[in-house]
Amino acid sequence: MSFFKKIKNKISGTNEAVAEKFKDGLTKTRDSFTSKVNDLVFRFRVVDEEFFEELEELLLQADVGFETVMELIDLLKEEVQRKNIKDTTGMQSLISEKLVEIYNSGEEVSSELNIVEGRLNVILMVGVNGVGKTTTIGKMAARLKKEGKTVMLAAGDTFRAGAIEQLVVWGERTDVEVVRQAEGSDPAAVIFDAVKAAKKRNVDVLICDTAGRLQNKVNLMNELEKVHRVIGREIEDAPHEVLLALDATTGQNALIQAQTFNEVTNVTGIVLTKLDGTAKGGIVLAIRNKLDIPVKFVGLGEGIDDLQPFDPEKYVYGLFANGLEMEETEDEENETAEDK
Ligand SMILES: Nc1nc2c(ncn2[C@@H]2O[C@H](COP(=O)(O)OP(=O)(O)OP(=O)(O)O)[C@@H](O)[C@H]2O)c(=O)[nH]1
Repeated sequence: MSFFKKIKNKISGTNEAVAEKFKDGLTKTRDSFTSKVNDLVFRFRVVDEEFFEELEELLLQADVGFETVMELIDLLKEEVQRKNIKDTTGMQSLISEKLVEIYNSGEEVSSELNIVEGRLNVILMVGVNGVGKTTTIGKMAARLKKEGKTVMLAAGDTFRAGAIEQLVVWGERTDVEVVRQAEGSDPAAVIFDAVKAAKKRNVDVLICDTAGRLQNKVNLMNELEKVHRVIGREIEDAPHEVLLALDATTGQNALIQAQTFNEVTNVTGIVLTKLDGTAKGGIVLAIRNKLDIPVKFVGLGEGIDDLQPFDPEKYVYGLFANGLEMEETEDEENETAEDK
């Protein structure tokens, strides 16, 4: 059974709706990258060096990242040699298989949030302005509430005009309390208040917004250190998650931001927003490879349900879904031909 078929079987039933979200969210990438891969497979028919060269080029254009591309091409070549594969049919399935393999290699990855029942779980959300941090916090609050958890938000981005109001609007939308102070006040003070309030009300998860001023690394470091200190003093081992929001449409720039944030704080997971807004959806793989930080969530649209835990299998399903359908049609045709 091909890798595609295995994924499809796994997805069918309970996971179907989420897999369709990945498919919808990756439309731009599919229209650009995947359709070119499909053309390539169709045009070449025979696997040769030139085929791999062109595939390499397409992967690089999709922002998959140099190291991952090289690793993938090597794995594909090995497999082609080992299995004595001559023609390009089924290559999309093989690419998917190897991409998932690469994603899952190295340090263990899990998109699960470090949330433990019976304690106050604190999530710190960091990232530069405009990446969709506030929206992500709102969507995450909605998700957690749906799972039956009680949630509170801390409006720790006291720097950007409007950030507090925006979070309050999300609070109303999701029926979640937002702890706030006036614009310009000390973020650590807001977060301190929020931790106290969350403890008092036995809240399960407190999500803290922060201002992401990258222009001044020392300030950013100081601010985050202070916030860490305040939280850690109140709750041992907290914050339990430091999630970095990155905008997928900024491509390689997102990688640079990630490196900088990771230098000033211990980022435990990445939320890659606006994956639906880019044709270069390969950036997920580059981030994983370059930073060894799991991509915990991806933003696949503006809707409240469009924040989804990242899953490499659903991702490759979304990337190559059309190829899968093509393959299935071919299989069915073959089966019908055999029946005759
Ligand atoms: N298409 C799409 N739009 C998104 C996604 N996430 C956020 N956005 C949009 O991006 C825009 C900016 O998001 P905000 O949360 O407002 O970000 P911001 O307030 O500018 O800045 P920060 O909160 O500081 O990051 C909004 O219009 C969001 O709806 C996503 O996954 N897909």
